[in-house]
Amino acid sequence: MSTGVVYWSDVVYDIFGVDRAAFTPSCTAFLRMVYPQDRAKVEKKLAQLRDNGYYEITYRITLPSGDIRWLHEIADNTAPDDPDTLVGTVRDITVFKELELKLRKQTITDHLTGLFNRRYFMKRLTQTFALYQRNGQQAVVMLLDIDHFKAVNDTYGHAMGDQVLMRLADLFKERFRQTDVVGRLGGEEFAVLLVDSCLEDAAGVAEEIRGALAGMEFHANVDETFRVSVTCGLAGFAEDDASEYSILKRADDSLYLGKQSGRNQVVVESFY
Ligand SMILES: Nc1nc2c(ncn2[C@@H]2O[C@H](COP(=O)(O)OP(=O)(O)OP(=O)(O)O)[C@@H](O)[C@H]2O)c(=O)[nH]1
Repeated sequence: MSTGVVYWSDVVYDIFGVDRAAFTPSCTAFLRMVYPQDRAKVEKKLAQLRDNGYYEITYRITLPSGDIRWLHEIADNTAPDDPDTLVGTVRDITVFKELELKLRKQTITDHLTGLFNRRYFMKRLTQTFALYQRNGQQAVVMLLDIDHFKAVNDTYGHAMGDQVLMRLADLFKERFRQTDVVGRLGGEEFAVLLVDSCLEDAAGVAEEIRGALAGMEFHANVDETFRVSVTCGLAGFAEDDASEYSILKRADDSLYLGKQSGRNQVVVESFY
């Protein structure tokens, strides 16, 4: 290690996607290929090596082709007869890592719409409420429920109903921020957690979505079209909320009021 000499086997050149004849391995050249967001983690492990004599790490590299590869590495310099030599093994775990990420995504996703599922939405709501209690960061819960959706299914069929759900989900993906948590709670009911937002702004977004959906035509067949509407209920985090469930309850009360008073509208809790 004190000499800085680095030796790679043929397999490591293959893993890093570089040509043995044109590439000289070194600590600097290696770190340059480490994915920027993982670089600090790798450097920290290398530093720890002085204390531990051993490390194990999973990180990404960027190949010269631009592709990203996941690697698992174990390194050790505890050999009593050669303490100045660091011996490491590197394994390409990209296939396993991609499968793991895919499975993890599936467990939090609603399969029909690609939005988050109820379980994940609730998890994020719980976390966001805990954060609100700690630092007061405001957030708003918006519930959206398609009006008379049963009639859509009954009149045009379940497959057409599914298309309506997917189109509405697309509208959400276009309109909400990356930081908002958009979920399908089940059936024709959706929930959005608007992080770092206020009721007034959230009501504006809900109104835009309501208007956009009301103006949208669905084609049941060549010469038959229909429209659907949505009712929205909103509630903001408040100081006297004992838990996230009381916010959900108030958003649900707003939604219920909207359904009772004609549907196709946005109801904000503080306005009634
Ligand atoms: N196409 C489709 N329909 C679904 C799905 N999940 C639930 N539904 C249907 O959604 C409908 C919900 O009906 P209701 O709860 O009576 O509500 P609604 O007809 O929208 O009436 P309001 O909410 O009061 O305006 C039922 O017919 C369910 O079968 C789904 O994944 N796809």
